[in-house]
Amino acid sequence: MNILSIQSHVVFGHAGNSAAVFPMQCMGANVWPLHTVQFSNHTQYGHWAGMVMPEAQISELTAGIAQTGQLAQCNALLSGYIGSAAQGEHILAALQMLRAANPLAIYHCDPVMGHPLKGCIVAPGVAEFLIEKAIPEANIVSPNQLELEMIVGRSLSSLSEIVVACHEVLARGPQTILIKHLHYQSKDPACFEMLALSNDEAWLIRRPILAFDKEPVGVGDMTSALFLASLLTGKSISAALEHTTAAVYGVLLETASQSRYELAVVDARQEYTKPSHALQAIRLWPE
Ligand SMILES: Nc1ncnc2c1ncn2[C@@H]1O[C@H](COP(=O)(O)OP(=O)(O)O)[C@@H](O)[C@H]1O
Ligand SMILES: Cc1ncc(COP(=O)(O)O)c(C=O)c1O
Ligand SMILES: [Mg+2]
Repeated sequence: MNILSIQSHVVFGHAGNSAAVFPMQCMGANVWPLHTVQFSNHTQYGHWAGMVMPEAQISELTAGIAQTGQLAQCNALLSGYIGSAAQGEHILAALQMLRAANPLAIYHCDPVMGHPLKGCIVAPGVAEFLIEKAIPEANIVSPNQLELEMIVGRSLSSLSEIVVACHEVLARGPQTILIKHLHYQSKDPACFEMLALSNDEAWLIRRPILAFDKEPVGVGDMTSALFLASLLTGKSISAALEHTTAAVYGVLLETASQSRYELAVVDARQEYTKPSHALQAIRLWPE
């Protein structure tokens, strides 16, 4: 299993590739990390040092791998936090090279968008790029509910409205969608919920909400990474959802027990292969 992972890198702490690479490696994936930005720390500290990588690096480095003849071995491209809209075009160029080398390779797009409610800061134009260009090319997409609302252009207040919106996204091209964080009106506030759908099935899963002084960042990046690695190892959508939820919950429990703000990515390493809690997905459809 080889995964080209195009996301942010933070030197200190965990977000983007710094939250995604190690968990995927623990699940047995050879990860090829390609960094869109190199920042001192994630943007929710409000200040950071570092730079957005020159956009052409993305296609140049991918072309370099193609020249070695190894790109054909790559099973998937995972994209996450993008540093500039211009980088988007180079991610699509990298995807074209990958699909030319391996027509079976899949593209998992985690459409990381900035949002005032989340405090995550993303460059202008990135959301438009993701909605108009990246999502139609993707096989798997993993927005949170806010991002789903930005994709379909309206707010969503019930689970049934969210399911309808997910099917609209599937109609644009992707075969699988994971909603990494739900916050519709009638949701049980004691539970964190996620939803996974294809055209044939829909699954909901819950984990208990943990108390944090400040919500850890990078949870979504780790979630997308584990979901992709689970699917690539042959798990069904429901089994991938269950494994991902249990593993991330284990990491969050460890993080909470240490009263840390940054995810306990390394200390909780056993969770990626043998999660300490078993969580079961609920089948929504077919009933
Ligand atoms: N079990 C949990 N208890 C408390 N907070 C959680 C739990 N699971 C996830 N979170 C928090 O929920 C948020 C993840 O949702 P969100 O930020 O909307 O998605 P994403 O990380 O994909 O952008 C993170 O801030 C994370 O710390
Ligand atoms: C550099 C960087 N990468 C990725 C993310 C995405 O993190 P999350 O998984 O919480 O959406 C953030 C959020 O602030 C970030 O600052
Ligand atoms: Mg996110």
